[in-house]
Amino acid sequence: MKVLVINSGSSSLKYQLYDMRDESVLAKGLVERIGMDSSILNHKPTGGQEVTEVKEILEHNTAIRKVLSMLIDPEHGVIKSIDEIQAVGHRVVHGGESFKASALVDDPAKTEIRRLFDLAPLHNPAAMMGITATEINMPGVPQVVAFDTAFHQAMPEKAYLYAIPKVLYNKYKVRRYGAHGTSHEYVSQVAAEFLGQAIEDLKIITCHIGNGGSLTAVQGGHSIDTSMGMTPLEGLMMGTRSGDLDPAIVPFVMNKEELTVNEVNSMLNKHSGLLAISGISSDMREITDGMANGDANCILAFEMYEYRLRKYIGSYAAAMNGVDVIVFTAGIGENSVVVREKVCENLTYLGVEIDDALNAIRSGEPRLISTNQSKVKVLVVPTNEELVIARDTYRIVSEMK
Ligand SMILES: Nc1ncnc2c1ncn2[C@@H]1O[C@H](COP(=O)(O)OP(=O)(O)O)[C@@H](O)[C@H]1O
Ligand SMILES: CC(=O)OP(=O)(O)O
Ligand SMILES: [Mg+2]
Repeated sequence: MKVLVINSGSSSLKYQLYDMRDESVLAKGLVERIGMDSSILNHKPTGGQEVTEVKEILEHNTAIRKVLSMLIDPEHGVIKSIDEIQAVGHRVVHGGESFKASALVDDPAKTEIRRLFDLAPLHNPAAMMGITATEINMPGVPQVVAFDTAFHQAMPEKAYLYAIPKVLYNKYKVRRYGAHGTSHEYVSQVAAEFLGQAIEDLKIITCHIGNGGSLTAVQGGHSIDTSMGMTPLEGLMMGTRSGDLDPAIVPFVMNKEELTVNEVNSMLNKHSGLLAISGISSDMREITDGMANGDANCILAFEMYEYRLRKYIGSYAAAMNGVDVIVFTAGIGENSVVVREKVCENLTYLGVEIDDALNAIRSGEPRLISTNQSKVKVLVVPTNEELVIARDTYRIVSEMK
């Protein structure tokens, strides 16, 4: 079975086409700047020539159409006909309390994803656009949705409730949901397998740090706490998101600066984090380059980022009364030698000891970066959210038949 996996953002669409016989990736790509003046389609057929096209792509429907025509293109394509794609899997960030696992897309599922727009205004509408665009362009092909929140549905009440009037939970389901669950679950399982230990016996802290970032305390294979909240704004300092802050700052700033709800949301989600403190970039590569050149704002942005990340690791060690394994993953976790080094340098009280030579190795494979003496095993595990979505899609669609 060939499965197309789609990760729709508000102005982007990432895709990967899998052949599930051997889980190989036939092609992958990205459409960026959807709805803007010049959209970019970048397509990589496995073993073939990468292509980039700049064209006007005003909405997700057009983006999917372009992706499908690229997949069957005589020169750059990897399949002969769209009919070869037997299922489509979508990443959906918010599944609320309704979705504890991946699900087939049907009318009730779509209604529920729409109902959750309120809780994830930046994420769920984009996913819905991807689902609708797929329906239009590939009528009759079964679709599956995989939720970032599903893995975290196991959290106990004490971890997911906020200390605010209970009526807000009862009426609006205001609570912690977390995100990146597909990644936290995957890397914790790979870590246990890599170490040859049963996940049931392990206390693992997974650090998914990319442009967005979150930490999860995984105990016995279950998420018992995670740093993102009702929305993906809470927790760590991120590329453009503030992460934790005193909630009283929000009304204070709204009042002083006469900001609307949309404006303050945009400030905290798009104009904060590394970008706000460095003044130059949301990208960790540029922050560390700036730091190497002595840029004081980049140095501060890095220090704040690392300090806050380290405090979360400490708090999850406290939540689990210990930690056996720390896993780094996603864009920063997989690639930034210096972030891993600086975070671990100040975790010696937990028994963490990094091997500098192992930490410096670059590889796309799961790997150990701690010393033999280290009480806590520290691993880098490349995440693969798309593969998990492809596997769930394949399983759910196969069970239909
Ligand atoms: N070589 C690198 N060194 C340091 N940071 C990197 C490197 N490559 C990527 N990154 C960081 O990873 C981020 C992207 O991570 P990713 O997990 O792909 O994010 P997302 O899924 O949110 O798009 C970039 O914004 C950048 O900060
Ligand atoms: C939920 C979220 O923050 O996703 P991403 O890291 O892909 O932006
Ligand atoms: Mg991501």
